[in-house]
Amino acid sequence: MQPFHHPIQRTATPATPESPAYEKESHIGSELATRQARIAADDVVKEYESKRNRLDRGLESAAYLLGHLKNFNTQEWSIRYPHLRTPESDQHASTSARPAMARRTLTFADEPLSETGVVLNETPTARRTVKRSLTLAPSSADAIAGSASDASPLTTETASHEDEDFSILKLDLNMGATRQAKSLISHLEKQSISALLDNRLAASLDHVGLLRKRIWDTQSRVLVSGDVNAGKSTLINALLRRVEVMPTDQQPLTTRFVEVVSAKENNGKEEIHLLRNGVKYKATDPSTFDVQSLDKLEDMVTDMAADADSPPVRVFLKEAATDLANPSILHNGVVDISLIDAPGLNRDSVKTTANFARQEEIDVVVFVVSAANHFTLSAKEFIWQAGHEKAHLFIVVNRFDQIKDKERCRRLVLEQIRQLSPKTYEDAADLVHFVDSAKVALVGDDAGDDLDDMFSHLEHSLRSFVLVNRAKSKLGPAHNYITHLLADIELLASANTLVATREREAARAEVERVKPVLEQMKKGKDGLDEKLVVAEEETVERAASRTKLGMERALERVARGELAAPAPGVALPSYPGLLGVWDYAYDVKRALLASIDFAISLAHDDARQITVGGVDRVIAIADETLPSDVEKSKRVFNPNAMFYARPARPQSRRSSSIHTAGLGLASQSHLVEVSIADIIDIQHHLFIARSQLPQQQAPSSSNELVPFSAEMSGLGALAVGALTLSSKTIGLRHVLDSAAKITELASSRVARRWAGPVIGVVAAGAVAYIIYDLPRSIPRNIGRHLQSTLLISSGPLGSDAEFVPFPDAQSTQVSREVRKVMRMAGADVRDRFRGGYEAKADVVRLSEETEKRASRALAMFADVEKRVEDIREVVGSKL
Ligand SMILES: Nc1nc2c(ncn2[C@@H]2O[C@H](COP(=O)(O)OP(=O)(O)OP(=O)(O)O)[C@@H](O)[C@H]2O)c(=O)[nH]1
Repeated sequence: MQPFHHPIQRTATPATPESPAYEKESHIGSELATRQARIAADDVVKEYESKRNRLDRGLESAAYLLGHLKNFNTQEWSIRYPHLRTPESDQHASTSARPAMARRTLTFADEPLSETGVVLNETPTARRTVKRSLTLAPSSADAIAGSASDASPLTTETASHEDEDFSILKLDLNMGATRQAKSLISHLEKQSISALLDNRLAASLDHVGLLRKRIWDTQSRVLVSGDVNAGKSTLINALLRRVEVMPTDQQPLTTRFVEVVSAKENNGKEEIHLLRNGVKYKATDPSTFDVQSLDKLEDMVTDMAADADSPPVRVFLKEAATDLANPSILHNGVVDISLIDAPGLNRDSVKTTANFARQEEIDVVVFVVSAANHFTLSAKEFIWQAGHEKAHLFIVVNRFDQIKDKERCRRLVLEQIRQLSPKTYEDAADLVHFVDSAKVALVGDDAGDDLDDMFSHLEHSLRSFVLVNRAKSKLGPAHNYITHLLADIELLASANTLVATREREAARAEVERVKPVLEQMKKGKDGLDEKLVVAEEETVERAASRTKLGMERALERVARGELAAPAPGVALPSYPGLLGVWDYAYDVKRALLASIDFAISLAHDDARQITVGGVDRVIAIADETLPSDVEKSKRVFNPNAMFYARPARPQSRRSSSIHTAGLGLASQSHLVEVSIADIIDIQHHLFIARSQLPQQQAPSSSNELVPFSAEMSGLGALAVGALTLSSKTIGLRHVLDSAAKITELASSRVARRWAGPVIGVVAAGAVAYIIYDLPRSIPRNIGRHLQSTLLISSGPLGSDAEFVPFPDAQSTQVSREVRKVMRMAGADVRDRFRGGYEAKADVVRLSEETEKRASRALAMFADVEKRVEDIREVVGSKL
């Protein structure tokens, strides 16, 4: 970039002392040239203002954008921090092949092992700016969520090559770029990275504010340096149009830095501020300086005790009245210039002055050289040292009036400049001025329109140069910053757009996958309930009815004097004879009770089997209704745990109830006790007799009260067995028929005579038969008693509780137990169904939220990209 934009005078090749155009370009004695220079300077001012205003608008928009991003990052979406790397395979390939479309490997700081192949597009825009964006590389479009596979950047040394990615928003994550440090990144979570980014955005926001202030800062500092006695002070006086305000002399004079500032900055008061070493000067804080009156200026400037390292002096001076044609050098509407008179260069001061000149705040270095002496060694050294930062110098060749052979002098000086500062030489027409400062200085504010053309040209050039340099020193960094910031934001937006797209797609796929299942489950819910209820009812009903039937049959067998069920180790005892009849009855009773207990346990086994079937049915219902990914049941049905009798409380009266788990009848004393009726059941025989009589009169009535009528008629026969003289069952009717015949017989005299002995024989026969039949009748008696006890009274002894027949009690207990299991199995399925449903509903809800958030992020990042483009258009690609 040219340091000084001069639309009229710009030539393709720099003017040299030898060139014919030189006279014209150097503006010596040309009024036209002076006017042109003035116009050019005005253009520079306008251009400067326009650039500054555009930059300010750009910075303002960037600040809004940063604020927006920052809020979005903390409140809506954790912005991911991308790393771009040139794939290893492309590192050696020709980069110039397709510079606008470069393949990169994209990773994120919180997920460094997951790589995505992308293409970094650099698209030129209408305003000749370049828009950066990322798209998925075609070949890896579907390999977004990569794996920590072979080409991991953390596993190979060569792959650790970092590409250009961020400059302003760079997070200090991989300090030193060592692999160890890099591996630390992987430990950082998304949230931590996002928080780091938040800090970075906040810092950038602050910096943008600072830059905005800086570009509006009108203060500009011009250092006037040069050899001893070159005429620096005289030049400053001339620029201020003040006669001898800065002390001048033929002998070396200025011993310290003196900054000349417009008195307007000190409320119009002319005075001196003597700065203090080591204290930061603040014009508004009197404690940071000492005040001296202006008449002390000469003493201070020429103080022999001071040198270039002494604290500087600030002098507030009023400028001579200026007009529009020759605006004040200190105030020209755009910048406020302060002129710094430096001590003359010598071996001691050259280094300090060069350092001073290199300061960032020094916008322009005016180097004053005496036309008579040209560049001394100190001058050369100064230019060489200061030239590192200030490539362009403003050179004033003073005392030109004293030179006779002006051409030769000019030629020699320019030649020296060419060697010392080539950049300055390139713009010699604007940057090198041959003048007579003393003349202007001596005339002071009377100069007016008669001002020396050369000096006028110098002034305009200096003003323009200050502005151009300000553009570089103040606008340049701001422009540079915003350009890089926009590129960073663009990269962030672009990479996060990829992430958001990926998340949105994944969320959509998830919703599409889960929502139909959820709907299906919703529809199937009532059906499931119904099926479970039916399964439970049917299972319970089946188990209960089978138990009841089983128990009834068991009791029927017992009533026949048989074991209720073939219990292992339980058998009816063998008859020990008449003397042991009591013990026999006792043992029979115990055996029958034990067999009932066993029958109960068989019924329980049966109920277990039925329950297993029921539970299987519930499992089948679950399998057909619940989606396959619903959590499997953690419950395992253990049929053996059914009918588990909890240890009864010893004092509990219910413990003696035959309700109690249906077990232990054989150990219940009231049941085991043997009564005489168990041995000879006279009552039963009479009952049979009574029940048979009406049957004789009403043969159609049933014998419901006594089940198993065939057996009962047998029992009846036993009672009157003696009458029939036969052990064969003949039926009660026949017995009574026989009795009638006997009665008829007895009515006759013959019969009466025979009756006594016959009855005696019959009675003896009956007794003999009863005794003979005891081994068979005792089990039947006992069984019958047990049956009737259990059928009629199965309630707890001595309690007023309900009396439930034993089979019903057993069936109730079984149904209760089966229902418990079935309820549990059903509840388990319902729980799993509910859990699965809720989990699916959660997945759908979260996925929908993710989708919405990703959509919002996509809209946001699209907006960010658009705004970046807009800002870029405002500030331009170049300053
Ligand atoms: N004829 C003529 N004399 C000049 C010109 N510029 C400066 N002088 C004289 O040169 C002498 C030195 O000028 P100063 O302005 O004091 O020089 P300086 O560079 O400030 O000197 P130090 O502060 O000592 O470094 C003074 O007597 C000036 O009048 C000029 O352009 N033409």
